[in-house]
Amino acid sequence: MQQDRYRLWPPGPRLVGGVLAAAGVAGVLTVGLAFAGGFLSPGRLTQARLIDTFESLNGVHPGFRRNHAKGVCIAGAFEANGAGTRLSSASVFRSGTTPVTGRFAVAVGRPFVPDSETEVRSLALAFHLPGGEEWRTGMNDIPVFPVRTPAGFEEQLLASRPDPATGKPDPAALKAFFGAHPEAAEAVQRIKARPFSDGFANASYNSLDAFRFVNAAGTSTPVRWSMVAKDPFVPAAPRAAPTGDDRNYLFDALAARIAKGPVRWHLMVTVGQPGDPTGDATQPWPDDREHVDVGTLVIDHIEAEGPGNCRDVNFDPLVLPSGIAPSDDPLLSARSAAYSTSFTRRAGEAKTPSEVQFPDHRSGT
Ligand code: HEM
Repeated sequence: MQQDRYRLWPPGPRLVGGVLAAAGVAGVLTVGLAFAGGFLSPGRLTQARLIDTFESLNGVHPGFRRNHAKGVCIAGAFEANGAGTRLSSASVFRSGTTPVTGRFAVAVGRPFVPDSETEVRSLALAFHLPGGEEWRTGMNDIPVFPVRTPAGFEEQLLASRPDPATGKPDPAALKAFFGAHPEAAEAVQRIKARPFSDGFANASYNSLDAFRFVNAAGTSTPVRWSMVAKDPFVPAAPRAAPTGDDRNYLFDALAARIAKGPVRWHLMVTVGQPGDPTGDATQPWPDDREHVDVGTLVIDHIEAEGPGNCRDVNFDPLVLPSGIAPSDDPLLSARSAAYSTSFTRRAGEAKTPSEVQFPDHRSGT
């Protein structure tokens, strides 16, 4: 029974081919959407320019993602309880189990960064639905995104660039950025105030972008979703500079946790009401919105990035199954386009092993 759940991991040649093909399809869709959004118009910000900006800030690390560069591959399953079917016709929400592969990462563009220098963690997932459908989602452990638009994101990256003289961002550049983007100043306050857990396993991860769930009757509902940790929250302790052995303490702790037994998250869907912003990821929705627990994510396998596993997947947020649709959030098409460019560049480059290496950890073995 357990073995069945892992037929997708490690993926065979068919799955790898499928994943690459899907990435290609996503790329084509992405370009269409990007055109529709004006993202590729001459004189405007392009996905290539955004990825160039990441490279100019972090250096080029061949073979690695241009952001969220340090990560590990995971696998497990999603156990749906059926409660999501009233909102979405996607088969993943029908009572039953869907195989899942994914990736935990830190949101930095340098693949050899010590974990102690990172502040945002991410969980990316691909739900492998029957009939070859997939739902890919990338979530961060912050409550809102700091910027509303791709142009704002580029401005934030440039304003946060460390000054070579001080090693810190230029305060004047930051002040100018936040002056021009009061929504970002407010969002950063929310991000800084969030409870910050001591590891990947007891962190909760949020879609931040809004989407639309469409049910069997054709009713479309604005939603956001979160993976809410079942492991008890333990606040992160302040950390000293890494000594060498503990550069990967977050990833090592995750592997040790999974070796002890499966790690679980509740998939909570937040149901938007008319007037809730769907095109602005800097804005939280009111706390009293309905939260529907639609099932449990169970992760019980972890392995280092390598050929054919999550290393070679593009967790494009617009790879969606029937029953889940994009919202009007301008970040979505920009993400899709930028991830495609990052994926295309890294796919064509020689690979260096990830900093994070450990023996195969599968719970119960
Ligand atoms: C315009 C805004 C954004 C840009 C330009 C951007 C850029 C990137 C890039 C270049 C990557 C690496 C992609 C790859 O090579 O596979 C990435 C990864 C990621 N981003 Fe974004 N991002 C944006 C907004 C967001 C938002 C709003 C979220 C919300 C949760 C997010 C979550 C993630 C996650 C979870 C990953 C890691 C996926 C993985 O593990 O493969 N990003 N981002």
